Amino acid sequence: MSTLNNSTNIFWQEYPVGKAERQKLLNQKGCVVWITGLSGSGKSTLACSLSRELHSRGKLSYILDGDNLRHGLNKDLGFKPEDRTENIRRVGEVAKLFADAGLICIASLISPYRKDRDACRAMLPDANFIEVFMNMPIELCESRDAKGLYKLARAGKIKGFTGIDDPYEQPLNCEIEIQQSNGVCPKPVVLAGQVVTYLEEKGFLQVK
Ligand SMILES: Nc1ncnc2c1ncn2[C@@H]1O[C@H](COP(=O)(O)OS(=O)(=O)O)[C@@H](OP(=O)(O)O)[C@H]1O
Ligand SMILES: Nc1ncnc2c1ncn2[C@@H]1O[C@H](COP(=O)(O)OP(=O)(O)O)[C@@H](O)[C@H]1O
Repeated sequence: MSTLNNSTNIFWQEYPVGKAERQKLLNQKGCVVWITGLSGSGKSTLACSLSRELHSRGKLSYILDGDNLRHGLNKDLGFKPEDRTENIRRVGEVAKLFADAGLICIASLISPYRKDRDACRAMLPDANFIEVFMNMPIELCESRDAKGLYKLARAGKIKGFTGIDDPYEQPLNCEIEIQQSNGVCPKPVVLAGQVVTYLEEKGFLQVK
């Protein structure tokens, strides 16, 4: 068997400027806000609102959105379980780089399998991985059906659709859980505020 593709005889190159110095420059701490949930649960909307809110406070963030990355970095991947696992692994690695750069990296992917999310968490110091669970009922997501995908999945025209005929494994120990309140989903700006408050309280938005 060929070993041409194996990474052997490789070494770690140290860089002259480190994470601590970059964080000081930016006056913020690099971390990953990982938003997980069903299609239509509001992941991208929260990611955008959070990014806007952080920007208005002078904080540098960057969104990694599943749909968008599948146009480039992950264009070779589909939705089979092993493809989703590789999708999440790659985005976890990229998110780790952004966090190392000192940014608040907002990853917004269905990321349906617990082991894949936990593997991303394990790539970072635990406190720097903030898992946000969009815990919206599938009935709400399906009623939104912004892209018409639930309709196609129900008609059997998309196979392996998350929540229909592919599983979504809820987080067991997420840092933030977003839910409806009295049957109503809070406005995106309110949800973004909830995450910003968490980041503030945990000291990510300044370097002392
Ligand atoms: N089979 C199937 N299951 C789920 N989603 C599907 C599927 N096929 C296409 N789509 C569209 O792909 C978007 C999800 O991509 P992700 O990279 O976030 O998925 S995953 O984390 O690898 O499961 C998802 O985007 P969101 O609606 O923003 O979640 C859909 O638009
Ligand atoms: N907090 C919210 N309140 C009301 N509607 C929302 C909220 N968040 C998202 N939506 C709507 O739900 C639909 C799906 O949101 P989206 O962010 O694309 O979900 P996802 O990225 O999880 O697929 C969109 O039409 C969006 O406008």
